[in-house]
Amino acid sequence: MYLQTLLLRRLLQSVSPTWLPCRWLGGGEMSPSKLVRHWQSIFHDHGVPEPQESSEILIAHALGSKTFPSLPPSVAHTSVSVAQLRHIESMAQQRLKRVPIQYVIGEWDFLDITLQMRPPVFIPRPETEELVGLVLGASRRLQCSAEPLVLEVGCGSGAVSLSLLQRLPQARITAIDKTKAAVKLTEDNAVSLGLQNQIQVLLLDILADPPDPLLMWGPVDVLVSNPPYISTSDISQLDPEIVKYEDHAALDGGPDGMDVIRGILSFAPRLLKPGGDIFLEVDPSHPERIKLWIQDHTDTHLQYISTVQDFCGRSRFVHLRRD
Ligand SMILES: C[S@@+](CC[C@H](N)C(=O)[O-])C[C@H]1O[C@@H](n2cnc3c(N)ncnc32)[C@H](O)[C@@H]1O
Repeated sequence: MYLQTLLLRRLLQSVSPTWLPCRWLGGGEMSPSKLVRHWQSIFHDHGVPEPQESSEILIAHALGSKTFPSLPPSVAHTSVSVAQLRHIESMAQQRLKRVPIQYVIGEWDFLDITLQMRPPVFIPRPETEELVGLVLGASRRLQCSAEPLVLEVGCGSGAVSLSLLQRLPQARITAIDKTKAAVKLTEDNAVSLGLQNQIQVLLLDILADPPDPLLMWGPVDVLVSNPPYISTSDISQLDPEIVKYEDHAALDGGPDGMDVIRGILSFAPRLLKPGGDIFLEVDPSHPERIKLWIQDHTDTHLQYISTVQDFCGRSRFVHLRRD
């Protein structure tokens, strides 16, 4: 027994003795709920945001569940093994360095799909789930076409395109991104979800590359995008999780946040069928700017249909239509 305790102590010390629960170092038992409290308190003391949520998610993940309340009673009331404890310790160390929880556990749910997450590809945000709902509810073209074609500009992990495909099995989507990491992650997520035959993912910079590959399947019924829309001067004020670990190319929309939006609007008439819809997620200051841009560019034949609020009441989504 003495030797076992000594070996266990050595094993744990090789991980990082500072953070480990004292009772474990003495060979005592550690239940999942005690571990949650242990890491919650360390996260709290080190200024990690939402310490309880972080602690619960890490521990649930290490024990094979998505959430702490959904742990089966047989797991919730059993002591954590040494291997599990080491896994939790190593994930918690990353969280203490402010690595986003989604990168730490390597996956995240978006609507009803689970996506692999890999840094530095953008982590999908809850408001983007509303963008998907808007596209599904407001696009006449999606509702009426037998085989609708969709283009997503800036697919990141594939959250928008893949959740649309889940609900629209008859649709085909071209998803583009300017970073290789995003293109690869969207492809991997499409395969994991069995949706790879309905999507083509292209490495393409909408501001720099010729758009011809986007027309391989012909003009599209719907163009959707939540492009980078934060103004360059605001980037440094974002949380450390975002600034240190997420790709700035996914966030930085230039001096007024509109660089990629203007690029999309300029190309849209060539890419859309007549009557085709554009749905954008934008900064609340952008809807008025987009209205002005359209007034100044009548040759684009774009109509401003509506501004839609997000769940916080901010003007977050813009619906446009090509004449
Ligand atoms: C805010 S993220 C959205 C990602 C994904 N749609 C989501 O909701 O999780 C914006 C994405 O646009 C891509 N992007 C930025 N500039 C681009 C450009 N000029 N052409 C194509 N993609 C671009 C970024 O690499 C990033 O993946």
